[in-house]
Amino acid sequence: MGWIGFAIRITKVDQGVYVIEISGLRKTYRSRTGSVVAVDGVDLSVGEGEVYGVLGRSGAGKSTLLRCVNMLERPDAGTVRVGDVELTGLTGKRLRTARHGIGMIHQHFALLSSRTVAGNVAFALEVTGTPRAERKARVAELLELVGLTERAGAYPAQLSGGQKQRVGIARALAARPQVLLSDEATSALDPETTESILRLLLDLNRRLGLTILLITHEMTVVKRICRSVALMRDGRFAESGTVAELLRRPGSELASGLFPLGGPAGLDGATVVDVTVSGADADAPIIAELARRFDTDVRILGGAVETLATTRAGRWRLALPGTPQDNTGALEFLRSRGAEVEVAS
Ligand SMILES: Nc1ncnc2c1ncn2[C@@H]1O[C@H](COP(=O)(O)OP(=O)(O)OP(=O)(O)O)[C@@H](O)[C@H]1O
Repeated sequence: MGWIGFAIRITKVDQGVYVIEISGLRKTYRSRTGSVVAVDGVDLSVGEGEVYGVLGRSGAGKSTLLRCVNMLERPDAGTVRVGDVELTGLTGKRLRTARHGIGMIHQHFALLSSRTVAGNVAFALEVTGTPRAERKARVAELLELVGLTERAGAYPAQLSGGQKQRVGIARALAARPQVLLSDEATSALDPETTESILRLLLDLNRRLGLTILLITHEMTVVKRICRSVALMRDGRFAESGTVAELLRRPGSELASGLFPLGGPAGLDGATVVDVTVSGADADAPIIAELARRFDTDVRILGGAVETLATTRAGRWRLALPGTPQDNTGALEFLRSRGAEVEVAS
């Protein structure tokens, strides 16, 4: 299938190609009872074809941030660029046209109850001015893409939550956007359905090169599909980076949430170290090699090897007999094997 069309052109920047660039974003809600700073100076760069998650508790400012990306909320300050379009400067028809290049899916699906599945998807094509003659084929193509061909004639009330979200996804992709914004898209779904929707999103990301910016309060969503993640708290990003970077960042709160280590942080007569490896190194037998080379009775106190979205990673908490000084050579060996090593005690 040709996935061209509503092309958002991409601007090349120093570190790579960013499809979404947000800089110094601020949004304050004012009411008679006072004001709330919902987004308090956020910078965010989302690369082409990336799945980027913004994680945070209720009230952290995630929805406001996401709604500022397509100007459903107007920021008070800062800039938002999607492709090569600076959205903060747009109003009226130009803004509506720019929005066609940005799909959005919602927690409660936001479907038209009086229209069938096909009718809901067709509606998005009507709005973007697709000629009637092209609509039918395009609707069929979109329903196939999300696995709903058989339910084209059903009404939203006759669908499961997962099917409703599939309609939402088909509708969001109608104008062939390069960017998909996901507002807690799986929060109303059970774990199994969540998994099938996340699999679909990952598949669309890979097959279409779709860039996805999602907000969620669920670590499992980040773990399952995000290459990069930011932790949002009180309107700001407390931490951000790729999952691979975060796992190797000492003391990272996101890393401990994504991949908890477990095991005691201290042990009498032993040096306790946290070891993180990612990529191909994750499956190398470095612990066996360490034990052999240094003839040490290394103990594994906690940890595992896991695949987090696209990142293969191994994290272990190890106990090595003796003091950190006694183990200088062993720790150097681990580092020489590409491991991030943090001495816990
Ligand atoms: N339209 C609004 N008017 C006034 N205050 C608002 C409005 N929308 C959000 N807020 C406030 O802004 C802050 C951030 O809200 P926001 O919905 O962006 O957070 P969130 O992280 O998405 O949380 P949730 O998941 O609960 O929606 C909160 O204190 C919220 O009460």
